[in-house]
Amino acid sequence: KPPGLPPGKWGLPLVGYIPWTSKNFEEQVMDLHQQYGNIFLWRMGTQLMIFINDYKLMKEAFSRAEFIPRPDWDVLTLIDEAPHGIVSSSGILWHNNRRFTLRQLRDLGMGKSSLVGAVQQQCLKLRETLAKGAGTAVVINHQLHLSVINIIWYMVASRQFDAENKRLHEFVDLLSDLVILSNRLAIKDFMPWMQNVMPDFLFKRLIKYHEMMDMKEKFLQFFREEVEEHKATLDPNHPRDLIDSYLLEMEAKKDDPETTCSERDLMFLMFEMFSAGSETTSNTFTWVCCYLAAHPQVQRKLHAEIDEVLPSGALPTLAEKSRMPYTEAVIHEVMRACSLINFGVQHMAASDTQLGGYTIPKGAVVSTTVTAIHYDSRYWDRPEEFRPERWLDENGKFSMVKEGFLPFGVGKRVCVGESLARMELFILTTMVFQSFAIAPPPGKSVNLTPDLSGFFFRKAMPNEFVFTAREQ
Ligand code: HEM
Repeated sequence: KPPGLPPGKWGLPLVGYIPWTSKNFEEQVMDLHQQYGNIFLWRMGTQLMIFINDYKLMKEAFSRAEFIPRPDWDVLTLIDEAPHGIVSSSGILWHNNRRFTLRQLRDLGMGKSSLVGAVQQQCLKLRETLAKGAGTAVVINHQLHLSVINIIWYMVASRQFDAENKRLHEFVDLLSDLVILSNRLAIKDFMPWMQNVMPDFLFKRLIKYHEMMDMKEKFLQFFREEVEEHKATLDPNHPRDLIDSYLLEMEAKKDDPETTCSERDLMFLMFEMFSAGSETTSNTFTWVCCYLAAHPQVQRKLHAEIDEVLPSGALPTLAEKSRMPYTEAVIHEVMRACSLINFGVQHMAASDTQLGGYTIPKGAVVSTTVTAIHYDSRYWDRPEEFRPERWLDENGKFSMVKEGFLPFGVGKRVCVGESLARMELFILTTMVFQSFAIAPPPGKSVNLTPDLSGFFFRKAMPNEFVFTAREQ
């Protein structure tokens, strides 16, 4: 191990450090934090990974230009010839796409817009489904996922599918395949040398190369059809959605030799809106349900606030947010407690640099450990307790504590969809709990232990709930 690097596990050539333990990945990372402190390294295969569990160090790193790039992992690019979109790209392409998408989300008018209307529509559908199952034990995830996907379809392509629509179901299946197939690609990213020692056909079978290419093509086909339809009906004076705006930007820049716009890039950008914006939001709301079902006294206070601000039948908009501090506090406390994306999305050092007194070599991949930060007693009093009140000041006003809180990441790559996600979570929470009370089935309790079987998400266990219709 070269001198000056953070402490940690270097391991053997080619394979790096392989822990021989039955512990899951999160437990292993937490053990290493215990052993080495705020920053440590773990060589995984040939990839040098740096883990940080200190909020200030994390913020410093991700606010610095040399940590903007992403690792050139196939798991991010889906084995395309070059990165596209935002999540996997770096440099000018990333900069342009990020600016475009932020502007697009802002122009869809986060306050009074049709996007708020689309979220309300989807929440009404979710309420209908919940009403049908009221009084019986149900798992909420499926309809919720469909609603969240439909909101993104609306933002991207002004489209909302019926829950029974075959194409919507094909699309949802593709999104689930994506998670499974991406895991296999990690073999290529962490042990690229295996390609050279195995016959090509065997390696491709190992990483499920053909299945991945097939899935990518199916996604692109979905998006290609939408783009073609948009091209045929585009009104330059009235852009309807993300596709229209991108096509107009592409047209405006067609003679600019520096343009980064292309139809393929647009299709990947669309893909990322779904891959980054659907499971994140639906899993967070599933956690809201879990915590409310497990904490009836919190639910009572939430109901009281909803009843006071939103008379029966009134649909919430963002205008009510400032009058609903407890609702905001619940949502934030859930995001802290569940720490959904524990390891964030990885960044890469663009050059040799220093961080926290250590050398971080060019190409090293930097990852957060969000749970360690969200449960750090330097920022959170009695962090193990689920206590929305910690977000309220002495006058009962919601106060956005920023130190030690980073569900959407921090620094230059902070989540592009943060404002959309916050709006969705606010409307989902107010609309669902305006109409229903939630509880575990009789004789059962809510399992709040996260499911740690996936690398990316700390999902809630598949809890059953009983929704009961409320009279306001
Ligand atoms: C509760 C919901 C969400 C959570 C918890 C979440 C969290 C995150 C996190 C942790 C990152 C990584 C930041 C980094 O690289 O340091 C991220 C990036 C990103 N998110 Fe979200 N996100 C959510 C919803 C959304 C939505 C609704 C969209 C869009 C429709 C979205 C689009 C993106 C994109 C495009 C990036 C990449 C930003 C970049 O690389 O510059 N996210 N998000």
